[in-house]
Amino acid sequence: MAKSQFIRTKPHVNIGTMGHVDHGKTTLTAAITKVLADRDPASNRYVAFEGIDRAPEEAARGITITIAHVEYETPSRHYAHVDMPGHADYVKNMITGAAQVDGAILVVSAQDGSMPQTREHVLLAQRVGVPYLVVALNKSDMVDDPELLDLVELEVRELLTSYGFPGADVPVIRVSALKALQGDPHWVGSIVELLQAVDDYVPVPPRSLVEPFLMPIENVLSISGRGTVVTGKVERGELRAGEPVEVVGLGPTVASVATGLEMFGKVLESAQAGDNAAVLLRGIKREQVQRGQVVAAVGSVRPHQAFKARMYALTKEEGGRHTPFEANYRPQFYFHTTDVSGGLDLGGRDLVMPGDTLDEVTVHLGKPVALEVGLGFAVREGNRTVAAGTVTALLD
Ligand SMILES: Nc1nc2c(ncn2[C@@H]2O[C@H](COP(=O)(O)OP(=O)(O)OP(=O)(O)O)[C@@H](O)[C@H]2O)c(=O)[nH]1
Ligand SMILES: [Mg+2]
Repeated sequence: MAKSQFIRTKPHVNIGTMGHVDHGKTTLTAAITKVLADRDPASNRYVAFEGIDRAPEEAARGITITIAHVEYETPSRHYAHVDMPGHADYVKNMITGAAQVDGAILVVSAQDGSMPQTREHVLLAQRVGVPYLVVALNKSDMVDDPELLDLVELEVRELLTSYGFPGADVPVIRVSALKALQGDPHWVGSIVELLQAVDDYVPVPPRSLVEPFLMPIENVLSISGRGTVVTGKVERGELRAGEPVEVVGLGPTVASVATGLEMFGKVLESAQAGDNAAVLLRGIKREQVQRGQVVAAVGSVRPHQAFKARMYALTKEEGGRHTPFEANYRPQFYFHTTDVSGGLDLGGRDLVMPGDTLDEVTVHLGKPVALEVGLGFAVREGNRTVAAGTVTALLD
């Protein structure tokens, strides 16, 4: 079956839903696709609740792509939307930028108000640099007293302000995802209003198309009869079908050609910064590439094992350690989309407390990784993110 072309008529923006467990993130995601599919069926497809948490294998139809993303279009934009898991496993991808969003919808139940995880997610948004938040005051159908809604709204605005967001200006929209999903016209209108607020409030970020192409690999798929496909979010630059690329990191650099490009199952003429893309690599075997490598413009980035960095140790409240780091610390370093073990030289200090910022540490990695000055990384222990850092100098 011939695949349709992805026509780039509207700016592309990456957003997600975040918020406390059970406040209605997944229901809201489903409701958004439903409302838009009803209004503009030519550009939108309803994704039911059950379809949103689908397994990667199911999502990987054709040379299609990443997990838990849905796409939709408002009159002015094309969105990729991820129902953001709050768990630590996802947080590391946010720190490295591999799962970076341009804005997020913070879902707060009007019934319960802001809860511990609401605070955690706002803090996280601030730490990993989610630049814009819009609040969906969900389950508003369950609250009859308008003064109570005002109170919850005020509380959320204060929370946002306390974490450095412009709490007074952030749009707070009273919605009911469940009622909208059931077709209640008033609440369908609330979703339209929410989407309008996202369109208006979250700007299209500047996308650098002139910088050399770089896409961290999130998934590798083998498509019978076609070859090996890698998927991920394009961090920068632009790649046209037929252009040569290199797969860099974790082993010898592999040269290839990107013979096919897709986004959401549609053929792309070029993959651009911000896209969630699938890249078909010519002459590459499934075993030759892996998650954590990057697909890059030829000669633009090299693997490195030693570097200097600036590092911030997360506090206990931020999910970090309860106790100090000591000299000869050997944690895991999470770059792009994978963990690599390494040694951390604390730069003469023998103790680092949670909450400390270190201007210069030195890291020696067990395996080479595609590194550049300015790259963000997470430091992990077990499955916990305990620090966030930025590469400041390459040493090899
Ligand atoms: N009354 C009412 N119930 C809602 C609304 N939105 C969601 N719910 C219900 O709230 C429950 C939780 O909704 P989910 O969408 O699963 O919440 P979630 O935030 O995705 O939950 P987790 O993924 O477990 O964190 C479900 O029973 C929904 O039907 C709403 O607007 N009004
Ligand atoms: Mg959910």
